Amino acid sequence: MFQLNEIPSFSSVVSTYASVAASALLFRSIAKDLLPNEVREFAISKLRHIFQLRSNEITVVIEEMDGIKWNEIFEASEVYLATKLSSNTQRIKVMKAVNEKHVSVHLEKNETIVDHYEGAELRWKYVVITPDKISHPMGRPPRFDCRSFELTFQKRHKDLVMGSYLPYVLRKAEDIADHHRVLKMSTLNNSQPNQCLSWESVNLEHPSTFETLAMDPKLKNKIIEDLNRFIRRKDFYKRVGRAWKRGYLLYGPPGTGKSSLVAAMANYLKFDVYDLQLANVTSDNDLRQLLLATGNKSILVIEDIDCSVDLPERRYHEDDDEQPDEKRPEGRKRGRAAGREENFDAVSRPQRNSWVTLSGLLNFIDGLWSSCGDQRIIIFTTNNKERLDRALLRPGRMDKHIHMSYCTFAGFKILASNYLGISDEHHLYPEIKYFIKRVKITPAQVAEELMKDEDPDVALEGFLKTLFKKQSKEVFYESDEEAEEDEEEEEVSTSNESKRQKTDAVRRAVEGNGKARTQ
Ligand SMILES: Nc1ncnc2c1ncn2[C@@H]1O[C@H](COP(=O)(O)OP(=O)(O)OP(=O)(O)O)[C@@H](O)[C@H]1O
Ligand SMILES: [Mg+2]
Repeated sequence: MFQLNEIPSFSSVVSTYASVAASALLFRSIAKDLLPNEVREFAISKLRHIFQLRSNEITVVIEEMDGIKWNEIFEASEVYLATKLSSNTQRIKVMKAVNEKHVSVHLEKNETIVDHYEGAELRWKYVVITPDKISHPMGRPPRFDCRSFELTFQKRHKDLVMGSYLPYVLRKAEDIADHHRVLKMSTLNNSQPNQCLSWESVNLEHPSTFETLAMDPKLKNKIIEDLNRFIRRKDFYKRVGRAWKRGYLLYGPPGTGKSSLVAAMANYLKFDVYDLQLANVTSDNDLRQLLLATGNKSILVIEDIDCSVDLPERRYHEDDDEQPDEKRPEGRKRGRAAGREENFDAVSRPQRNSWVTLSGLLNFIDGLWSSCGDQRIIIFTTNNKERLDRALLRPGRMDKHIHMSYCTFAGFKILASNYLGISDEHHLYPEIKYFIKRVKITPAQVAEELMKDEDPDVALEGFLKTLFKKQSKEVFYESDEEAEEDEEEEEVSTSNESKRQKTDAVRRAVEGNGKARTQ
């Protein structure tokens, strides 16, 4: 331990520091032409050492590179120090790459920054040595500047700095980088027939966030809380011997926001998204390669899982498995389209050339893959939860099953705020609330209606009419098909007396209801 009397006064620290720097500079300039580089640098380091014996300060040099390896602490320091600029900083550099959204700030050569951490004062200096001033064993200078940070502090803070401050700088830099990170969305590159399958990425610029998502506020908060818990429980996963991954199954009719929820999760966590179209993967081996090529802090999405893998139950149901599409009865098409066209009731089929098995997929996801990385999320989506293999649904497989359903009044209000800027109430809200509870309308359909006019009054009136029509159909028609047929007729003929009578009856009933509610 250091004694108190070993700590010199501020002026002696300054004078020691100044004298080291001055002597080194003086020596450098005098010896520049007299001594070879190696001898000169050796003498300077000795000189420094002699002075530092008298000083109670220590300087840590953080170089940008060690040989051919990049130094992570240097990069982190650069990011961290950009947030510590003060009015004393005289020169800074700014830059923005073409694909970046943010301007990044860097210190200029020889600028210093003073930081404080748990009572310790930390002085940073950015040092750049240009090639002609660097000694090089081959006598040939490197092409780039040699950049480093010098971090100076009192010797008694050495443990604090090495054990706590530098890890803190690393963590902070990671947070800052996450905040500015441009998310990537990777899809399979299979444009060339004989080309190896690989990921191809573009910037993910999906605007969906938890704020814009129309869904039950309680469910939304539960999902956010679940994600937060997952992120902060690194030690927990390690302690209980589980891979740090989480699985979600999103199910519900088309247009209820499953893909929007995936994007909202990615934007919230700042995770990249890998969209795995299983129909394009021809073997479990390819699948393994692709999964191993995914990064940490990522979301792997497999949309329409019921249409993408060869589910055993499906094979059991279908005896025409080997038949090409042309021989199939109408309506029994393969893949995602099949699921859609048959109103997500039909048995959907995998692509003919897809050999990925559900067990191959699940085994790999549960086993090797998830233990190879950190912070992995896997999301399956489906329109037909009831068609999924039990292996996929059994406890422990998908951690959370999230039902995305038709639009509620709370969801509608979020959409009205997003699309029409209505922040609070509107005089048509009571009627809309009445109808929206009674019809099945997806958030996608609501969004479409609200986009029809910029004037909130006009858009909401139009929306109310749509709800009213839907309600009428649901009262008077047994099936959707019957309703659709009638809707087509309605386009060409408005003289159907009995229909008008029915509609009037509904309207009267509704008006009666509205009056009763407003009384
Ligand atoms: N819950 C929602 N909140 C906000 N917007 C939504 C919501 N659901 C749907 N939308 C709107 O509808 C569009 C389509 O929704 P989305 O693709 O997320 O639905 P989906 O459930 O994934 O449908 P599918 O089953 O067809 O894949 C979105 O781009 C968005 O504009
Ligand atoms: Mg979708």
